[in-house]
Amino acid sequence: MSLPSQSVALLQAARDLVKSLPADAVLLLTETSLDWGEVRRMLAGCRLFVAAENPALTRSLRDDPDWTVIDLDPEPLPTQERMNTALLKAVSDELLPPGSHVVAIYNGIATLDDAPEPVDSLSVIHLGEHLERMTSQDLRILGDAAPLDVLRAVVDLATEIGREGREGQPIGTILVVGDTRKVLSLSHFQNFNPFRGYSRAERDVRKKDVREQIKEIAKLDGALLIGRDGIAEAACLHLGAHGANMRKGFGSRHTAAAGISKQTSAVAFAVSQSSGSVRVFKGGEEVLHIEPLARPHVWQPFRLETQEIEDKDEEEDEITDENGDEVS
Ligand SMILES: Nc1ncnc2c1ncn2[C@@H]1O[C@H](COP(=O)(O)OP(=O)(O)OP(=O)(O)O)[C@@H](O)[C@H]1O
Repeated sequence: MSLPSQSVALLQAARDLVKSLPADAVLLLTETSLDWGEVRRMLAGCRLFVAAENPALTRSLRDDPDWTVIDLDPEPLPTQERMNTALLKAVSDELLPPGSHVVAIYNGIATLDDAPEPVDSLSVIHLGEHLERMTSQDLRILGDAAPLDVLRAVVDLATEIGREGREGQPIGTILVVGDTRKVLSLSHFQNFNPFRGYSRAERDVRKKDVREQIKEIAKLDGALLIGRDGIAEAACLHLGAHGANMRKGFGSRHTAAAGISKQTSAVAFAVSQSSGSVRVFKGGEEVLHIEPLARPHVWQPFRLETQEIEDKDEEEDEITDENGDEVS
């Protein structure tokens, strides 16, 4: 099986780009088999990734040290999103560092089985920018723990804490979102609850100035609890969480975050003090890993159904959960 002339031209262009930019890797996103030996010959010297839904397509490459295979779940997703997923996997599995440059070759125009050419497009992707876009879309993975605008605000808060720390000191913390009543029933306060006595408007994490205040509170030991409506309810919480199996290398903070997400329907964001990375747990499993990027997140891909948060929000002095019941 030799390569079609269009594929040859694209591979040559990819090889030239890797050399001249330079780029760190070539990603082939395809559901059509190629003459892999020929592809490797043409891209000699390049780091090679192949992403496909069909495992049969990449079987022969799995034990080949020249290739890294990324398995994609079979889902009817547009090419762009499949590429996002492949790159996010490569970064979260630490196969590529954030900030890498990747030349991607894929079928961007025709997706039919009998398309005349297996690949027809080439993109140069700068992974930092790309990741920022991916995290927004990937919030959907967190399901209905909270509305997307709340989750987006919490990701911003968590990544900012991980990236900036406070006054030059790295900070680690856990942000638990949703199922407030059950989380509180499994936890205890290590200190006074610093949110007590503040109105709902003053505790709404969708507001930037509130997030700035919460960064100060995140310095205190223990976890923060945020209702699914985006209202911060508690801090300095020791989560009485267990039952999660953690990978080696994670300590008590990540174990507690995984555990509380297993025992409740809350989502837990663990901000690592040592690395600044944010790992998001749902159902006891890590579902997202966000590296501390040098620049702020730019939320790009779709407009979320955010409500305007008005300063004249209902003011309440007592701390309530998402059902409006007093919790502390
Ligand atoms: N059950 C818990 N609830 C809330 N916070 C906890 C809990 N267990 C540990 N922590 C926090 O985690 C800190 C210890 O983190 P440790 O280094 O053991 O974990 P880690 O998972 O390796 O996290 P990091 O990457 O931030 O170091 C404690 O000082 C405490 O602030």
